[in-house]
Amino acid sequence: MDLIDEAARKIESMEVRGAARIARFAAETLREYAKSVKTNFDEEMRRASERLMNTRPTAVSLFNAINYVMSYSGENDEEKRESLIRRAEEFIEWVDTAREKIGRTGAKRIVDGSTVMTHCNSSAALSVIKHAFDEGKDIRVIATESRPRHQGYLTTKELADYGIDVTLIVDSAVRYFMKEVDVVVVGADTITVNGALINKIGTSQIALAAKEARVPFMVAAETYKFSPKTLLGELVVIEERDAREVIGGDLLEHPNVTVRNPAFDVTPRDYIDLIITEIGAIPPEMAYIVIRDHLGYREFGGEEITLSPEHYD
Ligand SMILES: O=P(O)(O)OC[C@H]1O[C@H](OP(=O)(O)O)[C@H](O)[C@@H]1O
Repeated sequence: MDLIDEAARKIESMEVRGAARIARFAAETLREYAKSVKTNFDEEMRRASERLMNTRPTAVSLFNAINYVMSYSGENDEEKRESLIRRAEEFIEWVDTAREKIGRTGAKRIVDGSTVMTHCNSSAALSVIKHAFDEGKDIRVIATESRPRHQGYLTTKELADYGIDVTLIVDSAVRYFMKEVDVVVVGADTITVNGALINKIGTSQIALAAKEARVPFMVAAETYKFSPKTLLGELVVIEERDAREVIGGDLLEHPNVTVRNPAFDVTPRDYIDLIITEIGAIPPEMAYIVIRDHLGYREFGGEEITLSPEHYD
């Protein structure tokens, strides 16, 4: 289990982060682990997948990735191993091709001369922005810092290195700058059955400011970011991380001070104009259809949810 423990640690510490990257990494890790399992394949893989599943609770991409890979079949351990490896590779391809399609579709919504605001560091949202730039559009990006982990610095560097003009702002300056913004594009950790978005803390404030200023708010999200469990009525768990990510020193020790560090927040669907997925640009109201028809859950056997391979293309 060393490989699994090491991978789990990387996800927990956010050395590997971003909903898509986490999902892809989990699929890769399970594939590599499967190659090394000698006996008790089912039991070993089940323990490995549980360890990975418990690393970050909010991003459903991790859950969907693990479920997809673990829906292997076969008569004996060798067949099961082959099936699991095949499914892991299918999932990885899903991740890579979806981002590309999202970029192409989303770019159409960014007109020449636009200022685009983004938050945190989303590979799907950046795919949209980069595609618009590649099409020759003259665009400028306003990127938030995204405290406390400052993923906005990654965004700023990535886009600036790509040749795009980026302005970095503190999170609390979002409303101040909103009047300069033509469109907001963010990623997603999870989309619920009622079309709500769960994304990096601060996203809902940006959506609020965008609505007030009548600036379109777009979400770039692969279909594996939609949550089948919410169809069963389950609520999404919001990960609360260590307070030391926010602040160090005396304040943390003070008996009358509590420091809270939720990593995500919820943006209701009314604030979202469009969700750009690999199957098209859809209104948030269509989340139920995506979960039902495109994640293609089979039977819910108790708590078990299985993504069906026949819906993968
Ligand atoms: O999958 P992609 O689009 O790359 O990222 C989606 C989201 O994942 C990230 O979470 P974290 O930084 O891992 O907590 C951010 O919230 C980002 O918007």
